[in-house]
Amino acid sequence: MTHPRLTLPAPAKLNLMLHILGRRADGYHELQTLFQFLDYGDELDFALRQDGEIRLHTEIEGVPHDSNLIVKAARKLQDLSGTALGADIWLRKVLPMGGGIGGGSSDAATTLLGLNHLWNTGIDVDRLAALGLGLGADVPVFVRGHAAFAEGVGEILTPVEPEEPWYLVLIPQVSVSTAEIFSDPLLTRDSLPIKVRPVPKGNSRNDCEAVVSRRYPEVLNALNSLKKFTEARLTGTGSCVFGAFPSKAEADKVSHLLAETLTGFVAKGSNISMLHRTLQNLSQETSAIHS
Ligand SMILES: C[C@](O)(CO)[C@H](O)COP(=O)(O)OP(=O)(O)OC[C@H]1O[C@@H](n2ccc(N)nc2=O)[C@H](O)[C@@H]1O
Ligand SMILES: Nc1ncnc2c1ncn2[C@@H]1O[C@H](COP(=O)(O)OP(=O)(O)OP(=O)(O)O)[C@@H](O)[C@H]1O
Repeated sequence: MTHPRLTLPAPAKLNLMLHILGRRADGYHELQTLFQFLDYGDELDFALRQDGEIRLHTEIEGVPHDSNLIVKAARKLQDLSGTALGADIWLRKVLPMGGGIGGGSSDAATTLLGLNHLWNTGIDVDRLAALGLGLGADVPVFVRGHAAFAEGVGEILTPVEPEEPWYLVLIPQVSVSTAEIFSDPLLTRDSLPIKVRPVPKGNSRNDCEAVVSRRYPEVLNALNSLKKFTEARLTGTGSCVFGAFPSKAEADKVSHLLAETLTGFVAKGSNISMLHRTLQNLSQETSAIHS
């Protein structure tokens, strides 16, 4: 018997600001950052397997099957839930890797929520977010699915409601390793803590920008090109940079003007992630069928 596939999005995120407050004994950095989602991302298909196997059918160059965050997330959920079920998984990769827009983390979060639904394990979002943190600092915000001010290493989340503008995201053709940026001796690590409210405006600073711009001239070039039109910021540890616009038309216009030398995409900012909007629709459809 073939099972129906569950198709779910894995949206990108932006860090609208990112301050580094210090370094912990384990080497991880204490941050303050503001996460917002984009209506743009990867897509995953899930189908049940009765034999307990986890099989990802889409290869990502340079990432072995068992190291893929999708496979790791699925196995962690199997262990936690004790289920005997498995899954076939397909990925449509859209998000650039090492782009600072959280592609791998979002794929992992979509896997946790998708398989939790498919396997009917009943594990709550708090436990899924804690499980996700073991896969990466950015996974919990994708599991919770609400724009958030994040503290700690990114896991202490306070939901916030920033404006939802249109963004132009430029993708410099370099992959930035997060670990490499966090280990740079020149990184600013002594920013003073700020209060969650009022929500910091989208155009406040990212403490990684100076180090990333120095190491990657392509990123500096993208920032300078975008700054001719609007405030430009790095997201996460890069490589992507973004600017906010009041309408899609204005973001598209700048995108076209830069298109000869820079690739990118235009997407709406959202405070409820596409993944969570899709899951909400799914549960409404299910309860309509059963009522
Ligand atoms: C910079 C951000 O993108 C902001 O959203 C994230 O904090 C990074 O999250 P991520 O990509 O999920 O990062 P992880 O896979 O957890 O960590 C990669 C590496 O970055 C460094 N790292 C990461 C997060 C953090 N708060 N401090 C760190 O020092 C560590 O060396 C770690 O080994
Ligand atoms: N499903 C996956 N998608 C992308 N990368 C993955 C995946 N699984 C494992 N990886 C590994 O994780 C690394 C980081 O990928 P990712 O796309 O999350 O980077 P990023 O956008 O810089 O993330 P962040 O914003 O969280 O720092 C990749 O270079 C790759 O080696």
